Amino acid sequence: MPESSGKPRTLYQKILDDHVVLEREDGTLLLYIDRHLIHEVTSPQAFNGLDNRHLPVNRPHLTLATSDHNVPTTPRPRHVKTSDYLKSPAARNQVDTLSTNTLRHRIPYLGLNSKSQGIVHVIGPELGFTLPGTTIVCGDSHTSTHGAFGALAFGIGTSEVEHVLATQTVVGGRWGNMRVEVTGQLAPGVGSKDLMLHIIGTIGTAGGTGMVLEFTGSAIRALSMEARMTLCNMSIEAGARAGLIAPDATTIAYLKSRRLAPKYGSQWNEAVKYWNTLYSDPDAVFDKTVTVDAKNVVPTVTWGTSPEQVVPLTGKVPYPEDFNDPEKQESARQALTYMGLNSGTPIFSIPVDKVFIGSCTNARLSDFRLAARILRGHKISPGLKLALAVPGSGAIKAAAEKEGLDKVFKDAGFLWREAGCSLCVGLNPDALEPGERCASTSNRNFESRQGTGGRTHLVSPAVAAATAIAGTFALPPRSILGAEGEDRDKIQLEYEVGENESEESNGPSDLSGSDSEDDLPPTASSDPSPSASIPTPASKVSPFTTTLTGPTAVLHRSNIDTDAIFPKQFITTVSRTGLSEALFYNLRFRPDGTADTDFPLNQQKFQRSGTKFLLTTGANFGCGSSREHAVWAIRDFGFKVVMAPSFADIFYNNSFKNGLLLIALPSSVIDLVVAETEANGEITINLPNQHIVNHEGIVLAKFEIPERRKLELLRGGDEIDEGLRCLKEIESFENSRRGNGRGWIEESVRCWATERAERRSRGGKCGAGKIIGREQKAGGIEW
Ligand SMILES: CC(C)[C@H](C(=O)O)[C@@H](O)C(=O)O
Ligand code: SF4
Repeated sequence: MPESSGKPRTLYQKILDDHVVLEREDGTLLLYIDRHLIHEVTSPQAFNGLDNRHLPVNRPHLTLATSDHNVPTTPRPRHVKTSDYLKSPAARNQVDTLSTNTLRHRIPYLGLNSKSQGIVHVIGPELGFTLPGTTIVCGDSHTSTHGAFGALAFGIGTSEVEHVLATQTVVGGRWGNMRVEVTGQLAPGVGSKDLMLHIIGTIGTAGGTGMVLEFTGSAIRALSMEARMTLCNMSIEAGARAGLIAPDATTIAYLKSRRLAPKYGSQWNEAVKYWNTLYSDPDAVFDKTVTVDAKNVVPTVTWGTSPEQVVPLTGKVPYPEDFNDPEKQESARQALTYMGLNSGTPIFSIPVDKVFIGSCTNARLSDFRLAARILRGHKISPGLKLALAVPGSGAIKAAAEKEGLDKVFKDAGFLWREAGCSLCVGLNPDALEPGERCASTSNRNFESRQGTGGRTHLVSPAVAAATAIAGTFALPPRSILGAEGEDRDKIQLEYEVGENESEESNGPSDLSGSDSEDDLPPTASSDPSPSASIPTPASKVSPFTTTLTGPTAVLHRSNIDTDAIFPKQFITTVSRTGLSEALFYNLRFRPDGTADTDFPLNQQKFQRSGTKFLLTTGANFGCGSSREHAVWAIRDFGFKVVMAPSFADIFYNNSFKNGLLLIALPSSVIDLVVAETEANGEITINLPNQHIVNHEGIVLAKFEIPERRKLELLRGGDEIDEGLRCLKEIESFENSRRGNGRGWIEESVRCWATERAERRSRGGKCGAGKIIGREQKAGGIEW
């Protein structure tokens, strides 16, 4: 573990330094992971990879699983069977596969029958699984949420999920440091969602690329933990690898009574001592600083199909000419067409069809309290087709019901649902119909995100509630709202489990697990057999062919997100091959299933097998979701290289892990390649020389690529094998940490996880695990 050299460090650098197991000369790091969250969508292929190698999960108690993305949110009877509840066979297979995999590998699983099931980024903090100073990963881009606690938390692809399961580490490099300082205080009625939309509107969806954002300043300090989570959650929408807020008294108060936070013996004190060191040193150097004056932030809404396309609620739909950059003008034109909006239209006059209050951004208790204050005594507009309130977790749902919030929502005309991702992603039965317009508290307004052809406007819970009443976008009455920070601080402690509450507690945050069927092996009828039918995964990568020649498909778009590359309707697969049909499906095919002959990939030359390249003239290719499926589909379609002005970070990483070469090119070179393609059909890519060559063998341009990535591709290989060769070093890292007063990081979850695994493998009955729990409570056992 490298010691601090005494040089001032940012918070990110401190946490990173504390987790480096090994560092290669080229700067590649083997980074220890303290907490791993998994869900049904991005884990099946990773477990399959382990099975193919006959590997166990290295540290099962450090992983926590839940099903959230494709579960329905309609009333869920107690002891529900997935076969009765999940009508889609593919979704059912994913949920059952997760249940089986977690059972086999003794990983704690909060399944559909657990009171604590919920969205993965909601339950982690709620349980105290998320702790300051830890590293947290999940095969999900909104892992950035957990940074609100001062944890280094980031989304990873499925290949990395496999790596974490096998070794409890990831391979990576160092990222840049960007400070977002928010001075002053937010005005009453302006929340952290408005603030984050404002920040993304300012720095853009690629503004944080390659960076960890640290939010600082008086307005941030005043925010509650729930508001901070909303902010960090959407760091990924600003393109950042992670978001961070230094822990303080608010953080510590939130954690004090959480079930999985350290509490035995001196653990809590040791932990707090460490957490108090977690801040950026006064002289630490940031690569970039952006300052936002909180008083300039107003209730904000997105008008387009990218989270950076924002406008004040009191504003109007912009004209493409309002933007200076031609690329942004073109994006605006495309977005206006998709959204069915005319420039100059006042936002307040736009009618909506549906309102959604939910998602890992805004489905916490304080969000529902805020919305309920606006809805109380009102009815939703008769013009609305649907208003949906979906709590982020079972615990939040129970707490809200305990204080009668569900009644307020139902009386107003909302549907009050079970926990899950719901309409955020349209991966489950909650979806928009083509053309429907939705005011949504979620985080992504990409084309077809909430349902094919659906139109999403991102808003805060307060605006969503006011809009539901008005039927058009509306501002909540200021008289009802307080400043978000103060308000939420009071709120959040009320539904926590008391510090001394027993494992058997039945409170809303009772996380002791249930005797539920879902925590048991799936029934024979659902036959999840995780590995049997899945083709061998490609976690071993063949060396890249040094020189490749082929045609290039050109797309004139920017901010192409992974939802567009690999649409949601295909993501219920448990395979990593055979995905070429899904590639750009909503752009390649019309609603009736016929091919759109204008879309470049539908040209004959791209239908043939053989080498081909993909190029986009717009920047930030691959932004959004961490789904590695996007890369698998590009590869399956036959593309060997993707060229663009820039790429989003998770996509970049996922691509190289699968042997797909990404080349970032300046616009002038992009233009040369497009011209060559149009004139002569083909280009040649020479990786060792880093050359793009025309049909006569003349070098058109030299491209840049990080040396480490180039070598990785040319060598091919097997990162997991390499990780496994470091198991000794990983173990000695763990031992040294136990010895230096950080044993609580592991111990605080070990007992609970072991007990659950024990109980589950015994078919729901409590056994030795209970004893382990008691002994540790008495401080009598050394782990
Ligand atoms: C399915 C998952 C990979 C995805 C993500 O990475 O974000 C999802 O949660 C989303 O919001 O699109
Ligand atoms: S962004 Fe939406 S789909 Fe993704 S984890 Fe959050 S709630 Fe689920």
